[in-house]
Amino acid sequence: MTFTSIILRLELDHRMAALGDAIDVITASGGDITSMDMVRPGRDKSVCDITIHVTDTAETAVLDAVKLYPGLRLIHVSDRTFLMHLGGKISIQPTVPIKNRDDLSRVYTPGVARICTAIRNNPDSAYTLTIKRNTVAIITDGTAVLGLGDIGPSAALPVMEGKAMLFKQMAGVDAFPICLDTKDPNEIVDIVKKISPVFGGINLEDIGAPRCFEIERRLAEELDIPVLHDDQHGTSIVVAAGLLNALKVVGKRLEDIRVVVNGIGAAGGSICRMLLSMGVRRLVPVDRDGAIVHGDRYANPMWQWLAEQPQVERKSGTLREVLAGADVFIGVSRGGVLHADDIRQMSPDPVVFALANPVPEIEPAEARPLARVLATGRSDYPNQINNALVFPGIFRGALDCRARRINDRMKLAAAQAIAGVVSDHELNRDYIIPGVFNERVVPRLRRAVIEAAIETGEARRIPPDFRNGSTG
Ligand SMILES: NC(=O)C1=CN([C@@H]2O[C@H](COP(=O)(O)OP(=O)(O)OC[C@H]3O[C@@H](n4cnc5c(N)ncnc54)[C@H](O)[C@@H]3O)[C@@H](O)[C@H]2O)C=CC1
Ligand SMILES: CC(=O)C(=O)O
Ligand SMILES: [Mg+2]
Repeated sequence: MTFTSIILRLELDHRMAALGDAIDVITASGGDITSMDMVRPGRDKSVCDITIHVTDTAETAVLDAVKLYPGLRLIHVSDRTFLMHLGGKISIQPTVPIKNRDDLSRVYTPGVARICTAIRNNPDSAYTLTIKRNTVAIITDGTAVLGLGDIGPSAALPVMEGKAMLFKQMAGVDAFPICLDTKDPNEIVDIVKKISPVFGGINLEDIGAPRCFEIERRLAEELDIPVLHDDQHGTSIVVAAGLLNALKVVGKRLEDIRVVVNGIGAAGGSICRMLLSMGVRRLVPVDRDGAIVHGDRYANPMWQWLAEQPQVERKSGTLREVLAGADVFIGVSRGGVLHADDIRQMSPDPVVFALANPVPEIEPAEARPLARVLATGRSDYPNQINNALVFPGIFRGALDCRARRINDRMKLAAAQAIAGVVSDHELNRDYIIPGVFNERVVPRLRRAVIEAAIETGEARRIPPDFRNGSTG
């Protein structure tokens, strides 16, 4: 059951209905009134807005009751979530005002020509003289949007706008959504390369597997700015951070645990890679047709790579079968595929990360009594594992040191930095991962990413707070 907040715009015909009647009808049918505004008072008829808090199940009952009541006319219903998206959620603001002709001749012609010439003579100066230094392109083709699937580029735009807001609010990064009307990997690579002069980094988002692997690999090879597919690496970094802390809660070691990852798409493939690089020795990747088995052959390149890894078990079976005796379940598949009985078969103190959005693999209320540590992608439960914890800070760090790439060391450093935000005395089963608004996350992540970039030779610039041997 989820709550939503809606605004009913009602016309009251005073011959038949007063405001009190509207209030009675709404509350009697399950709506909790949180505010009222008279929009257009009148002698015979009035128009008012009534904001109500209501469960998704009661919403229809409230609307039906209002529609049936004599003297009430429902003009429209606004969902507050929809209202926040009206007109889009971001805009572009100039950094300096143009106050007079003199300013105009500097920001635009003729003065701007000198800046253009300077960049032509020294292409690197684009980093200091244009928006490139601080701007990231958020690229999607709309083929794997949240858990909604292939909903197309226009429908993907609200997610990308939301990411741009988070980039700016959390880390001061200017990010711009670019939703491409093509699914052809060659065309996507080509377009992104052609628009790359404007950007200091490329954040790929919600591009379906397995195409996302090739697109990311080629862009990372062919561009000299960092390219990160967030559903792969943002997710694997935040999952790794959560797992490091969850294992402290249950008192188990990475080398000893048996981990089942369900859903080997963009997120699941990268999580498996990250787990192996961290030292997990027993891994069972599972997709729709059951476990991916060591030694078997697969057309999907990620599955084939996994089947070649010695840590991947030789055991076939359904999710339910392979989950028996596992210490950790990580779901990045789809809602409702995990059941309470499956968790009962896991080892003592099971760790369950049910991360499918918007509906997790199991209802949190059902899993919580059974799992020692439960995490979901949702903000309405403790332990929200969401890649929103990663992308602002990792790009802040990569942009500030002008990293060529975001390599594996930088990713691992990012995971350790996020885990480290939760101190040992704060750590408990309901607090394994810091919240998205925790102000320590972005600075710690930035620092860790820059240090790792410098150590691994990816940094092309030493930020001022790292100069003279200073690490801050
Ligand atoms: N909480 C978070 O931060 C994040 C959550 N996610 C969620 O994870 C899910 C997957 O996302 P992506 O990897 O980007 O999508 P994807 O489409 O690349 O991969 C999904 C994979 O799940 C598999 N799958 C579907 N039904 C399954 C089932 N019943 N059992 C086992 N596997 C099944 C598909 O075959 C596919 O391989 C989505 O629900 C997404 O919202 C993804 C990224 C971040
Ligand atoms: C959070 C995210 O990136 C997803 O669900 O696709
Ligand atoms: Mg995504």
